[in-house]
Amino acid sequence: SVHSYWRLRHFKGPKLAAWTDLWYVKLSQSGKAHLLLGELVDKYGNMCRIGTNTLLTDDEDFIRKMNAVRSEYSKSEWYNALKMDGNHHNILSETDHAGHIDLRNKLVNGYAGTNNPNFESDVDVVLWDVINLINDKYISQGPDLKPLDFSAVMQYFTLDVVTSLSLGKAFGYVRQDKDIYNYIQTMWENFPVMNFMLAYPPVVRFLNLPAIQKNLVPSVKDRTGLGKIKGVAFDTVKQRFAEKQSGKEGKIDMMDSFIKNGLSESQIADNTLAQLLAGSDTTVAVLRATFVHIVSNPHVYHHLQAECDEVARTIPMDEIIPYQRATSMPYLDACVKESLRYHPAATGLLPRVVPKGGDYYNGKYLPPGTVIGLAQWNMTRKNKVYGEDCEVFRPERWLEASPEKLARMEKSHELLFMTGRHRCLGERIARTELYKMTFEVLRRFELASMNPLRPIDQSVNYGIWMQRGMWMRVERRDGGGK
Ligand code: HEM
Repeated sequence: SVHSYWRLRHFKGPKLAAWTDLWYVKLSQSGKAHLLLGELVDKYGNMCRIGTNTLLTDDEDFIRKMNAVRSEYSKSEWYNALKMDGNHHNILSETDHAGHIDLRNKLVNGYAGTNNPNFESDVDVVLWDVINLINDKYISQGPDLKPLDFSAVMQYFTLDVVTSLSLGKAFGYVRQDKDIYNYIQTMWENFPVMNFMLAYPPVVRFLNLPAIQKNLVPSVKDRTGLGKIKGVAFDTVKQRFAEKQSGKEGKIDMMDSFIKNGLSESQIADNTLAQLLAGSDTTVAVLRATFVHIVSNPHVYHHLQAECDEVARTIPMDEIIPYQRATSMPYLDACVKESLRYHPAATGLLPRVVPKGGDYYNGKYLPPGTVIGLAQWNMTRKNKVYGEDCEVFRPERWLEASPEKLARMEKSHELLFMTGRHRCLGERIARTELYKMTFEVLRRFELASMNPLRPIDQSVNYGIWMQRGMWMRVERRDGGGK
């Protein structure tokens, strides 16, 4: 309407965006919204208009301000599309300020080391499953080719880590070497739909009507997909509650902490589902990016492998590198940081709402209720922060930078996991997976892309990456690390 056009007329953007949200819906369905949004910021400035009531920014200070602990900005109704239960919100979908704080307070201890002492060894168990799987099924020798879909194995790994940590037992994706309960397939089918709902909140408003939502959210009665996973999660949680009630002291882990902090059975099961989305689909995209860029950059490969071999002299082949040791390896550290930067995992809008009373951006008025989204892709590609060559994958930038420049890069990098009261709860888990997996694979195996012209068959972006078909030829490095 003229009214909505007028409210934000002082922010530049594509003309149509001021009058209709449908053009943004189209953009969001393109599978490359991360790039297209970036182009808009380049063209119209770092607070530009992308919808009748929506702005887009890559301004780091402003993003920090919106997410600060005492900020009055809230999450927009965009997040409602991430609701997975008709009765209550999970940590991702909760938009109510007080509700979010309450839920976060109940969850946060479960992610902290003190409440979850076995966390690193639980990750190691799944990492051993990956090493054993590759050794048993996917070692090529001469003409005897055993193609490995690295993208699938990495996804099995991140799914097993999340289920192992949150439910006390991995679902067994790696061991079975298959898409149990069709989670991955379901995500391929559902993500475009979820992405449409994210882009067009009126649909979610309609779908949130109780009678409709009841039939749409994943049901524990489903035989496959998210509903089935929710059902399994529900049964596991139920069993743990029963054990607790009968006085049996179980494992001290994430679920134990969630129970102690007052989460109900269905809240735990529901948040496990949210964690799969927040924790496995994100981390796997960075793992894939790490290996694609190592394999296609010989100097990176040689340098990193040499560093891994040097460190591996002190870590027997029947052990997994401790996390602290892995983070002290300078080149490995640089490679992980560069992958996180070069291929950001969470590129959705993650929009916030301007609070009552409005706000100002560089002297321009932001009316209350205005929605402001993030252009994450651009935030990781700023010449002024990362250098003129920020469009290439070059871990050395993290080692060469002056202390001032490095501090600036680190500050920007922090935003990949968000800051303040929305800071990622699983960052330590993700980092543990990234450092350990990279070290252990490189010291044990030699990797070559089977299709260097197209290292990943399909890679589309819906805020989360959907990728499949990363075919590798793998050889065992018998001398490696000994
Ligand atoms: C490379 C991997 C990861 C990246 C880049 C990442 C990034 C992010 C970002 C940007 C947010 C803020 C979302 C928002 O503003 O609404 C977030 C939130 C969150 N992440 Fe992660 N994440 C990663 C891995 C994980 C893992 C492994 C877990 C758990 C197993 C996890 C659990 C969460 C949770 C529960 C939240 C919600 C926090 C809240 O709203 O209070 N993440 N993550």
